[in-house]
Amino acid sequence: MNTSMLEKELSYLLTKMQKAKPLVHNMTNVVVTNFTANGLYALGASPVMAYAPEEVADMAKVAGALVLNIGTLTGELVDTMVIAGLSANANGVPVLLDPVGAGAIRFRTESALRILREVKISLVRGNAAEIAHLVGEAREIKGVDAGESGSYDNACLAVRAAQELGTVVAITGREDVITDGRLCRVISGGDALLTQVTGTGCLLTSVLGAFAAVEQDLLLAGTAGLAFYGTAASRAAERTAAFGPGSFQTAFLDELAKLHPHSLKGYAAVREIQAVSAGGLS
Ligand SMILES: Nc1ncnc2c1ncn2[C@@H]1O[C@H](COP(=O)(O)OP(=O)(O)OP(=O)(O)O)[C@@H](O)[C@H]1O
Ligand SMILES: Cc1ncsc1CCO
Ligand SMILES: [Mg+2]
Repeated sequence: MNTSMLEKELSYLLTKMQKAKPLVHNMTNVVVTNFTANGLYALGASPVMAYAPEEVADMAKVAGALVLNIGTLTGELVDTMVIAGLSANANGVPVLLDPVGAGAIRFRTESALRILREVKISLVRGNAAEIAHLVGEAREIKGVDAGESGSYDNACLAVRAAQELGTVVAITGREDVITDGRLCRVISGGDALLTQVTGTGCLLTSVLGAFAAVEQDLLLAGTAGLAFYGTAASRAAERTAAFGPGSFQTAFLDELAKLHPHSLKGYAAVREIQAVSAGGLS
């Protein structure tokens, strides 16, 4: 797709999402719960957090998307995520997975892989180390943070992961990549200040959920989410970089709320790469 056509489609999706105000059911971690709810409100979506085994199937059924985030998991919570995921699957609701800390601790890797086995996941979003560990590749990870890696390596890894896991995969970092295993997009924009505020990856997965609620092409929905998220971050950084992460966090929420169809101009660049074979890009 040529760049201006793609930009039009992404802009249209923002409007569609803002009009629909989709309900996003988050089963997320205790660190980022409030930030995630506020970020989704700012974007124009409607957040709900629900965890009780007695209610998750009903909540997932009426949501526009379900987001499973294993940031502060327990064995019982993973059982409940599977209940919610199966209900979403049975009702045509897209399910997104954020495999927080996969690779850092075996229980996290195994829990993420269990969810991927038992629930049909539409999109996985993580940092490079988390995604690498899901496909048995070792990359540096400390707690929930990945080491540095280049976007070419990340694109190859994302394609491999999408093919092996059978889902759209987004890997975030200095540049973000997203692929369905055939077509890969690299999205630049955003700002390193995002790495100094906890939960910017977690909120991003929920933002991708809001776009997935209104667009069945998950590669397109994900591209829109990544491009608009990076744009809001760049604009917030322009105003607050001199002050630091506290001011940036507030400004970032404000910029999410100010997004409009023409915001991408001059802030987000998307390039496309065809994946010719597992791990091979052209
Ligand atoms: N070096 C960087 N420069 C600019 N932006 C970055 C950089 N690293 C990450 N980002 C951006 O930060 C956001 C979060 O991505 P990141 O890869 O840090 O997620 P994460 O590790 O899952 O975060 P968390 O666990 O804190 O939620 C994304 O929008 C991404 O584009
Ligand atoms: C810091 C932290 N620890 C578990 S989840 C989380 C939020 C960012 O992933
Ligand atoms: Mg994360």
